[in-house]
Amino acid sequence: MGKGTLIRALLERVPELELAVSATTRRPRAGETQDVDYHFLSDAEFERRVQAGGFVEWAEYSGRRYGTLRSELDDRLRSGRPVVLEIELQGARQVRQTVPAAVQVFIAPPTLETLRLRLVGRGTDSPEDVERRLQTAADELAAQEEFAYVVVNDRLEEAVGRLEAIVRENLSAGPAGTTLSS
Ligand SMILES: Nc1ncnc2c1ncn2[C@@H]1O[C@H](COP(=O)(O)OP(=O)(O)OP(=O)(O)O)[C@@H](O)[C@H]1O
Ligand SMILES: Nc1nc2c(ncn2[C@@H]2O[C@H](COP(=O)(O)O)[C@@H](O)[C@H]2O)c(=O)[nH]1
Repeated sequence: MGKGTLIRALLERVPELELAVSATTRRPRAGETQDVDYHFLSDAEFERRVQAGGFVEWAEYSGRRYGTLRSELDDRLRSGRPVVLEIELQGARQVRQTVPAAVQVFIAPPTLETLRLRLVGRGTDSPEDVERRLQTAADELAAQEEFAYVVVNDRLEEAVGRLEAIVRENLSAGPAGTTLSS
């Protein structure tokens, strides 16, 4: 629901925040770089790491697997460095159990129709995938009350401003992870 766009802007405004690069079995989109945007893994390699206990959380989304590797989180949390995760709902629920101090922010689209237009405009997903993502978004919206904060991603500058305020408020309260979910 626009988390990637918001996080890029957030990281520029709050440079001490570090992004945990997720692993996924989906194919890279044009312009995405291995180990920068994602750790792109084969199904077999992802499964091997699941079996080895290598993930803090993982989930299936739109027919692909996504997860946060322990190696992206453990050292940072141990040394008190603030880290941001960009994950979907099932993963956020897992993180709530394993990192209860994490600050969780739900990113909501202004409307599902706006989300549809944005996804179509991005031009990276098949019509079937856009429909699947919209259905998932509708399901996730029903769970937004589970989150400490909700930011509606309407006008980008305003949404980034609200996100920055939430992050700064919580950074001043002490080190903890921030989870962005939608
Ligand atoms: N506030 C906004 N106003 C206008 N367009 C936006 C806004 N936020 C995101 N977009 C556009 O919507 C499309 C999807 O956004 P983006 O690629 O950031 O989503 P994403 O990170 O894949 O979503 P998800 O939250 O599901 O992971 C992109 O084309 C992006 O430019
Ligand atoms: N549970 C997790 N979800 C993740 C992770 N990394 C990304 N995501 C979420 O997956 C969907 C689809 O992402 P896309 O890049 O294909 O658009 C989106 O909601 C991401 O936030 C993760 O490590 N764990």
